[in-house]
Formats: sequence, C-alpha cells, structure tokens
Amino acid sequence: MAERETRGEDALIQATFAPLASGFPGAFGLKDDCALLTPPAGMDLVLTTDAVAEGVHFFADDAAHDIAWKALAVNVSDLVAKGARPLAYLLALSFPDRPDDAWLAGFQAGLADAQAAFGLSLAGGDTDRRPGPLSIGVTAVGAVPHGRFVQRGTAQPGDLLFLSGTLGDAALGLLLRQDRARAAQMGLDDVSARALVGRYLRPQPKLSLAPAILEFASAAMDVSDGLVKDCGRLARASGVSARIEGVRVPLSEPARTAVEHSPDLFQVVLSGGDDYEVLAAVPPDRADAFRDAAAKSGVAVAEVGQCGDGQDVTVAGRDGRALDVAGGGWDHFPS
Ligand SMILES: Nc1ncnc2c1ncn2[C@@H]1O[C@H](COP(=O)(O)OP(=O)(O)O)[C@@H](O)[C@H]1O
Ligand SMILES: Cc1ncc(C[n+]2csc(CCOP(=O)(O)OP(=O)(O)O)c2C)c(N)n1
Ligand SMILES: [Mg+2]
Ligand SMILES: [Mg+2]
Ligand SMILES: [Mg+2]
Repeated sequence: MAERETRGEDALIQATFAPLASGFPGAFGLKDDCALLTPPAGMDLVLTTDAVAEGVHFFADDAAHDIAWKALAVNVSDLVAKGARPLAYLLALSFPDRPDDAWLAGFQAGLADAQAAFGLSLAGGDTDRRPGPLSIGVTAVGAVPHGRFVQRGTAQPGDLLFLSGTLGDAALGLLLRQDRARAAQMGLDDVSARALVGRYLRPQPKLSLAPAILEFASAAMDVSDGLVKDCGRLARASGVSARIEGVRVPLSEPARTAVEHSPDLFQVVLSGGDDYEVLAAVPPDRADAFRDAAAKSGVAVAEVGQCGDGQDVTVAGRDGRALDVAGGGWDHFPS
C-alpha cells in the first residue's frame, strides 16, 4: 500500500489550500483537475483576473497575511463594481523557492479571512516553482442577475459621477511604506501614518454597495490605477466627457491633513491608485435613490463630478482651477 505523502507538492497543496476549498463541493477537495461550478439559477457569471506581484503590488517583506488579503481583495473589487456577488476563485502561485511553513500559515490565514469577509471560496488553482519574484494570480467568479451586468462603457451625458469611500489613502500609505520619515513632512502622527499604510496593505472592496450599483448605476468600474486615469477609461468607453470637482473628492482625516501640509500631494490622491473604491455613473433622476441605497448599505458615496457631451476629461483642483492631470495614473507600460 502506498504511504500517505507528507512532503512534496501535493502535500503542500493539501495542507495549505484544501482547507480553504472545503466549503465548495465543486472543488472536490483539490484532488481533481478542474473545479465544477453550477451557475445559480437566473444568474450570469462574471469573470475577472488580476495578479499581484512582489515589488510591483506589494513588498517582499509585507506580511503573508496581508499579501493574501490583497490578492483576493483586488479581484473582489472588480466584481463589486459590476454589481456582482462573489462566488469562487482560482489561485495561481509561482514561488521562487518553497516558502517556509510560517509564511504559508500566514498566507492561508489571510486567504481565510478574506474569503470570510468577501463570501467566496477557493475552487482550484496552480502551484509551481519558477525563478523570479513571487507572483499571485487570482481569477474570481461572481454572479449577477441575468442581463444586469453593469458595464464600464454605458455612461450617458448628464450622469452624475459617484465615488465610494475616500480617495488617496493607499497611495499616501505607499509613500509612507517606502519612507516612514515622510510622516513628519505630511504633518501626520504615528496613528494616522499607520492608518494610511493599513489602507495600502489591506484594500477594502465595498461589497455591500454592489446591490445599489446593480440597481442604479448606468456604468461603473473600480479605481485601481488612479481616479483620473480610470475615470478617463469610463468616459472613453462610454463616449462621454467627464469633469471631476477636486473639492468634492472625499478625503479621510489623515489624507486631508497630508494634503493641507503638502498641497502637491493632491496629485498623488487623484492619480496614485490602489484605492479599490467604486466609480459609478448614475442618472440624475436616480441619484437620490442611489444615495439612499448606499446609506442603507453602510457605504459612504460622494458625488464627485458629472458626464457630458464630448470627450474631454477635466479635473478642477481644490481651488476650482483646472489641474494638469495628463499622463497621471498607474501604467505598467509607461510611454
Ligand atoms: N492577458 C490578458 N488576456 C486576456 N484579457 C486581458 C489580458 N490582460 C488584460 N485583459 C483584459 O483587458 C481588460 C482591462 O484589464 P485591466 O486593466 O486588468 O482591468 P481592471 O483594471 O478592471 O482590473 C479586462 O477586460 C481584462 O480581462
Ligand atoms: C510595491 C508597490 N509599488 C507600487 C505600487 C503602486 N501600484 C502598483 S500596480 C498599481 C495599479 C493597480 O494594479 P494593476 O495591476 O494595474 O491592477 P488592475 O488595474 O489591473 O486592477 C499601483 C497603483 C504598489 N501597489 N506597490
Ligand atoms: Mg487587471
Ligand atoms: Mg482590477
Ligand atoms: Mg491597472
């Protein structure tokens, strides 16, 4: 009789990942080649994939727990902006070397926390070893009622632009993660600096807003590459113009303090990215109902601008004057 494997690739998968798939029957305990997903009756499936990589999306010495959370959160963020409810995800991992047991335990705990928070389950994945920095690919599947997927390219002239949460915290947190000494220049005490770094480490997709997006938004997307760049994408895909009013962009207390100390940081807020908030276009006659639904869901939304005819994307600074925002935002292949 073959001995039960305790080492090697299969054992690593069984020990670390199979427990995360135990709530998903179609994962077959991670012992099959594929997973099986029966679409919920009357629903369309929504698919997305985003990877996070060491040195690009997180730091090598970030806690494994935080890295795992981020990998799942950025994908759930994509689903939320479509009005979708998360169902399951696939996880593709390439490690340069076998990670030690403590790292794997932290990674497993981070995925378990994120699964519980976002209501989805591991369905399958891939684990291999390759030279180079750690890369974590997640493919997430969600569900929306048939025919109701909220597109990026369906905003109309006149739609109001709403943003969830607060903008810029994670981008400021990244600056502090790179150089904590900047806290003093930003006028931030330790608690505020830590709060901003926490927003960088742990994106919080606004899951409970999804039903309001589904019901009231004519178009929506999540903000990962900076509000200005992503708003430009929504406008271009929809064939509309967009104007953002800087004074209306919601800031957290720490971000407000930082921007008041160093007004140049407002560009970081607008274009730094890593926000994972929702940008939604809502017809004016549905705006009050959207505000009510958002309030009931416990997610703050702010009206930050409006779509119009034409194709320009303009941003008024906090003093009302037009800002030069061309070329801002995250680009993996900058020109
Ligand atoms: N390698 C790829 N193969 C197929 N589709 C891709 C690939 N890379 C990006 N896409 C598609 O391009 C679009 C934009 O991708 P991305 O910027 O990652 O979206 P988001 O910012 O919403 O996560 C998405 O529809 C995505 O599925
Ligand atoms: C170590 C590190 N450096 C820089 C950044 C900033 N950053 C990296 S990728 C990115 C944009 C979002 O990532 P992307 O892969 O473009 O996600 P998507 O837009 O596809 O959802 C930002 C703001 C970061 N998060 N971490
Ligand atoms: Mg992507
Ligand atoms: Mg994304
Ligand atoms: Mg991007």
